[in-house]
Amino acid sequence: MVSWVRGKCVGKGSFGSVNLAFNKQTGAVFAVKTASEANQVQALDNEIKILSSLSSPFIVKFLGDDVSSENSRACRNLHMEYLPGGTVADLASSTQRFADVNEETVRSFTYYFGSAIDATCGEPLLPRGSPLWMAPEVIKREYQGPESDVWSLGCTIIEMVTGKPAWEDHGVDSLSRIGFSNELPELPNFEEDIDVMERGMSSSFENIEVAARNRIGKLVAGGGVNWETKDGWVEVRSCCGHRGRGEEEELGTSSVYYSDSAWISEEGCIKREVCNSIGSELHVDGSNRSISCGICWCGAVCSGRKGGGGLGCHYGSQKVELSVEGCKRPYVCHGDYSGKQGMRINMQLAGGMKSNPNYVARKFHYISIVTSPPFVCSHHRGLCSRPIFFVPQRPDLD
Ligand SMILES: Nc1ncnc2c1ncn2[C@@H]1O[C@H](COP(=O)(O)OP(=O)(O)OP(=O)(O)O)[C@@H](O)[C@H]1O
Repeated sequence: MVSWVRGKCVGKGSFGSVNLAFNKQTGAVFAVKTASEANQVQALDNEIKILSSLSSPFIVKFLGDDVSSENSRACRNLHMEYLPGGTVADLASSTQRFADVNEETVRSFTYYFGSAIDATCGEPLLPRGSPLWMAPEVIKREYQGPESDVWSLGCTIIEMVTGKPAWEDHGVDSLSRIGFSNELPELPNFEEDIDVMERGMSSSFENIEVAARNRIGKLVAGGGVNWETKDGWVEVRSCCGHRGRGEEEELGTSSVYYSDSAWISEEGCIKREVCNSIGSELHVDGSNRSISCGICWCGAVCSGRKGGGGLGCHYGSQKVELSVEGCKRPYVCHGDYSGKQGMRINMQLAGGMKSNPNYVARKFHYISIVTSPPFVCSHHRGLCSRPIFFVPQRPDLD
């Protein structure tokens, strides 16, 4: 039997939680899904049965299962391949709809889902699933067939495009809505997105890179960024201060946030874990056209443009500028999107920065966010009317 150690929790599902795990003999990392309540154990047993019978490059690999005793509880464990890239839902919720999760991305994920569903054909499964993704006939316990999978796939596609589940979770009410009314999930308004794209927004990385390069060139030649407000920009957050980690301080009209893990990797991107930790601190959500977070949005860039030369930004209807001030050469990435809304992100690195941000890891001094019009910040559950600053610290990188 594999001897292993449980690591940090990486997610929770409707039954059980998922942790990182380390094989004590080999040091290999894997994911372990654990359940301890009786009904959850039954569901996990079923998942173990199904997963162990499948072999497909499109389905997470089954590595084994066992029972452990933890804190005087018996835990049922499913060992599986660890997938560090996050879920599609993470991708969708950390990006502007139809910008990073664009049609091409949606299409390719849909292809993978289809291939995965294909691999599960053969043995008829008991009617089951995650409730909000279940087809009406499955909820009514009438029937579960390939058509029901198509419904669930449709819900997943809506979620990919909008970043939100197709149905809001109101417990039993949602189930009766899905199963017993004729209501359909709201379909994303693709026309509007296409319209926005046609008005000068391009989702191609090439265009973004060219725009960013031009912008940087201008800034270098021009000796700095002009952050003075123009064109109806509204500064919703400003000011700065210092405090302990994880604390929030009200400084007059300002909020200051601290975190210990925001830093630029060698690739010039902000790492995904960082995005997550920061994302929980500041989750900016501009009336559904949002950028998840001043930093979080870079996570998507990382995954799309690994090593792609810096802090790219490509957000659909948002104008995004990212500037590193207080360094010899301010680094600005301009998303080149001029939609209805605008956003400006101003990042300052402590202690300056080399001209090429790609090879040096530095801590951020602060990040301020300026938008036009102001966007909604779910951290405060309301419109951001006050300035926000991050002061992420990572002393070991200094
Ligand atoms: N193999 C894995 N590698 C990395 N993270 C994982 C892995 N499996 C699950 N996770 C993380 O754990 C979360 C919970 O996974 P889990 O399979 O328990 O539930 P789910 O499929 O997301 O939801 P539900 O149980 O409602 O169907 C996922 O959303 C994901 O973030």
